[in-house]
Amino acid sequence: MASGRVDLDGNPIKPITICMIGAGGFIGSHLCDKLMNETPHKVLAVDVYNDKIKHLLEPSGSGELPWADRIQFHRLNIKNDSRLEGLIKMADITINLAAICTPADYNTRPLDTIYSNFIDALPVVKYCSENGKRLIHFSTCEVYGKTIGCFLPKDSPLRQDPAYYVLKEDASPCIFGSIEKQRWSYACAKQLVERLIYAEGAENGLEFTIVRPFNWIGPRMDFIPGIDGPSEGVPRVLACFSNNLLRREPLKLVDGGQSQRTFVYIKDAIEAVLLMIENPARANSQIFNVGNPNNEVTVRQLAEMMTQVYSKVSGESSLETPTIDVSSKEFYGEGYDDSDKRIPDMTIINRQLGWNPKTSLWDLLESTLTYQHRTYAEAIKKAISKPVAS
Ligand SMILES: NC(=O)c1ccc[n+]([C@@H]2O[C@H](COP(=O)([O-])OP(=O)(O)OC[C@H]3O[C@@H](n4cnc5c(N)ncnc54)[C@H](O)[C@@H]3O)[C@@H](O)[C@H]2O)c1
Ligand SMILES: O=c1ccn([C@@H]2O[C@H](COP(=O)(O)OP(=O)(O)O[C@H]3OC[C@@H](O)[C@H](O)[C@H]3O)[C@@H](O)[C@H]2O)c(=O)[nH]1
Repeated sequence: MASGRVDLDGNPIKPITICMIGAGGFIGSHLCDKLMNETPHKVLAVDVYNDKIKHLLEPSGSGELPWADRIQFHRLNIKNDSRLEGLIKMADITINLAAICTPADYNTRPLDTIYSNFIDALPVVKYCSENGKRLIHFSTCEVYGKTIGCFLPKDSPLRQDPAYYVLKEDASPCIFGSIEKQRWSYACAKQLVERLIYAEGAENGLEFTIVRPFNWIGPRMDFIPGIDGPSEGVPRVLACFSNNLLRREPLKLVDGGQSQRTFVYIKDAIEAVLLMIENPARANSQIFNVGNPNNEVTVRQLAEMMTQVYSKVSGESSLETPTIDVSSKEFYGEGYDDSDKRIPDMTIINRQLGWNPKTSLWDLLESTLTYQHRTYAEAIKKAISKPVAS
């Protein structure tokens, strides 16, 4: 397994210790799986929750898990815990995933969003810089905001020109809406942390990599309202649509579902992160788009495809009216705005790490919805059949 592993330049990979902040979330749980199953590295897993990595921490039967001495869970809130610096010092590299990152929060809890994505990231950057530790920081594709193309007249032929919509790390501008469009509180906070990290690199020699995920999706993403999350909660689109399908409700298309996204399978994306961890000379001082430009759909097309795939994996027929339109104000409240289109340019990650995504949208939805059905269908049936308390 671990022995004989080499990096992209043919050098042997030495086992390292990773301080992973936000390890209990969607991306963190898949990264922990990969590191435990396929590498010799140690993980100091930091989070306030650990439900999504329980299978790595506690054996389900008798006997020890094979990686028991390579993963430790530290339940702490990085907002206010003095143990953080010690953990960063103990590790060779820190990966920061912690964030509020669900759009329903950006306009309704803008202060929490800004504090989580900007203020809470500051000590992590500072401790890495002061202690000479490498940092992989998770930013977002939302730092690009809207495309230049969306400001062109609707019938302009330039809208078809990739120069007006493909998002490039070292060339595209960051275009956000006005301040009262509080949707952009998240993107703006993330952008400022990127600038801070970049400046720490330039002025103080911080070794950093910034990751801009483009809609990574797969099992364990967010929560299903009323089952493993609050009934009134609004998760990201994969979980919203999964919840609708599981409950046999129409999928809600915000403002007609015209926005476009590219979706990448979490397992493909995690391979890119592992390449960054194990190839510091190629990944340091880089900002990487990580997405799948071949998997572009409108949200409406995503809804249609998920409906078809869910019918196949569950054996249930689709509803006669599978989708309904809803205004963004009704769905998200005042201050919502949207990214129109998100196609990542892949030149830099290709050149530095030789990484390419592999999984088609259909295939990734098939494995993800199989998981959603297996994990939640029974619990939803029970919840629906329970009489509502008066
Ligand atoms: N999933 C995507 O497609 C995507 C896209 C763009 C950016 N990102 C970024 O990637 C990172 C991880 O995203 P995710 O999808 O895994 O989200 P997630 O919400 O599943 O995971 C974030 C984790 O951080 C933890 N956390 C938050 N605040 C904390 C605190 N103060 N102290 C300790 N732990 C804390 C949460 O408990 C959670 O487990 C985030 O920074 C997000 O902005 C993700
Ligand atoms: O039920 C729903 C949920 C969402 N949507 C729409 O689906 C699209 C995608 O919504 P998501 O909830 O996945 O979130 P977005 O892609 O807008 O943002 C995400 O992008 C990258 C990360 O930084 C974050 O994880 C998040 O901000 C949006 O246009 C949204 O309006 C629906 O039409 N119906």
